[in-house]
Amino acid sequence: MKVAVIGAGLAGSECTWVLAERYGIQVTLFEMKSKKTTPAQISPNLFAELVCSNSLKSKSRLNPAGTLKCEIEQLGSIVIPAAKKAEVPAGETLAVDREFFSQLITEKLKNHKNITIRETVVEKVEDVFKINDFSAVVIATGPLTEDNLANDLRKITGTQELYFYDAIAPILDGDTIDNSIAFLANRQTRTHAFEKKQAQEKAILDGLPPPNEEEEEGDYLNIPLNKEEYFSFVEKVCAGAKVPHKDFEEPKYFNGCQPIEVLAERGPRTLAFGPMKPRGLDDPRTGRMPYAVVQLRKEKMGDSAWNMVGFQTRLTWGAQKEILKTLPGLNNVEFFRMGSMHRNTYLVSPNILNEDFSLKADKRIYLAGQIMGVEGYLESSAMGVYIAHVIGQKLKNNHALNCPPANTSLGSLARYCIYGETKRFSPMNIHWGLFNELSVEDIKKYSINSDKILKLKKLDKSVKRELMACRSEDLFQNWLEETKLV
Ligand SMILES: Cc1cc2nc3c(=O)[nH]c(=O)nc-3n(C[C@H](O)[C@H](O)[C@H](O)COP(=O)(O)OP(=O)(O)OC[C@H]3O[C@@H](n4cnc5c(N)ncnc54)[C@H](O)[C@@H]3O)c2cc1C
Repeated sequence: MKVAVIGAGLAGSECTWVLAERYGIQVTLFEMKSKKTTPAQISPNLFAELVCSNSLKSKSRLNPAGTLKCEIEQLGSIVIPAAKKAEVPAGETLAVDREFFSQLITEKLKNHKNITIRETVVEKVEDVFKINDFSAVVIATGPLTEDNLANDLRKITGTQELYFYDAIAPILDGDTIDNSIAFLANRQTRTHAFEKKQAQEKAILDGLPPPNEEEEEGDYLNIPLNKEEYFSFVEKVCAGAKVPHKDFEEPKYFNGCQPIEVLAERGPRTLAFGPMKPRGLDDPRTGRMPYAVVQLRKEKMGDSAWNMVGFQTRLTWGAQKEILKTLPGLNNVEFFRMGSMHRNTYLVSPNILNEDFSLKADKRIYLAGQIMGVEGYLESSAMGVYIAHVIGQKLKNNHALNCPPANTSLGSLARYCIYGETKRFSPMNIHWGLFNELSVEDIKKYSINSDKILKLKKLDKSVKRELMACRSEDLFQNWLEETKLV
């Protein structure tokens, strides 16, 4: 029984290690770096190279990145123990000496008796199957997948949805938005307003109660700006620090996907006619249309996370935090994800994966890491570990692994790749917004003060996080016991 893994990045290293070490499966790991490097991965002899920052995010159990680390460490990760060994001081963050970190992983993989390394550029998946009769092939070639293989993947999956450039808007923590300023409303087009009036008149004529206003309240949270606030915002966006383009990144933007600073630089009123247009969004508190509006859309899998519509940006994270916090109602806002735009190859996994994570087009092929729709070193590593268990259980025990529960870190990420909304699918990092809100049952189960808590109008954020972390840990331990993975 043999498995091939293409790409010795974070996901590929994890997947190879878990399959070889935990399941005793013979793994051939294909890596191209000694023949051809990606534009960002430049060390020809190191696996699991960190291309930019040296941080693997928070260590705190009250942060889902912290719980994700615990979860994958229990599942046999090679990355987390290496990161702990190579750790450099960075407060609550797990930061590493990047070279030492990659060396530790490379040595372990190269010296494992069940692992064979093949230094080659894989241009077609079929070429791998020709080398050996592999039971499974895992593609873990990351955001900078070599072009020929990327084209082959497009053919295999029969999809045009293989993205090369990714525009990401910030996601905000709903608990930190000032709802005395932001208002819920859907944009009323003239037709909407007319239809609404007609429906009201018809109801009156039929002697029925008017249509339920609550249902009409709206799915969008809107941040109103007056003229002065708008122009001051535009000025700050133009002046804010931007992330420079890497040499390999051509600044080509699709229409409808322009960064806010590019629009702002075109003219001071461009944003007010674009993503910040106020038309059809009368502020219910004043009854008037604001000068401009920032619209926030609910993230599909959690009511407390809000995506800033059309706010993709190359402003640096520091500049984003500073500038966006000056918007009315966002002075104390916290961010689940910052905006970014960079070269990124990924597939719309919910369209092309079976529920067992194999490709619909070919059940022998799996994806792991960023190419399957997660974002970040840690998240890519996590999906490498998870896919190894999916394949290991299937091949060794002839058993389909149940996905971890939705309210665990690993479960929320894995489920995003299978069930995420396909229309606006883009690689996702781990954050609390992917988890469900606490139910009354959760509060009763995980709090010793549930009676008091249930009487509160709004739950304190730190209490909420603590309870969500307890729920996540509890659910993950139950899942481990049920699946007998450890
Ligand atoms: C420029 C850039 C900066 C980033 N900065 C950060 C950051 O600071 N923090 C963060 O958390 N995330 C960052 N990311 C996001 C991303 O999650 C990481 O890139 C992460 O490394 C992805 O892990 P992976 O295992 O999916 O792919 P990778 O780690 O990229 O590994 C893929 C491997 O596959 C190999 N490969 C590619 N094609 C082939 C082929 N055809 N044949 C054989 N081998 C092949 C590559 O050489 C590489 O070794 C960044 C991404 C980019 C593009």
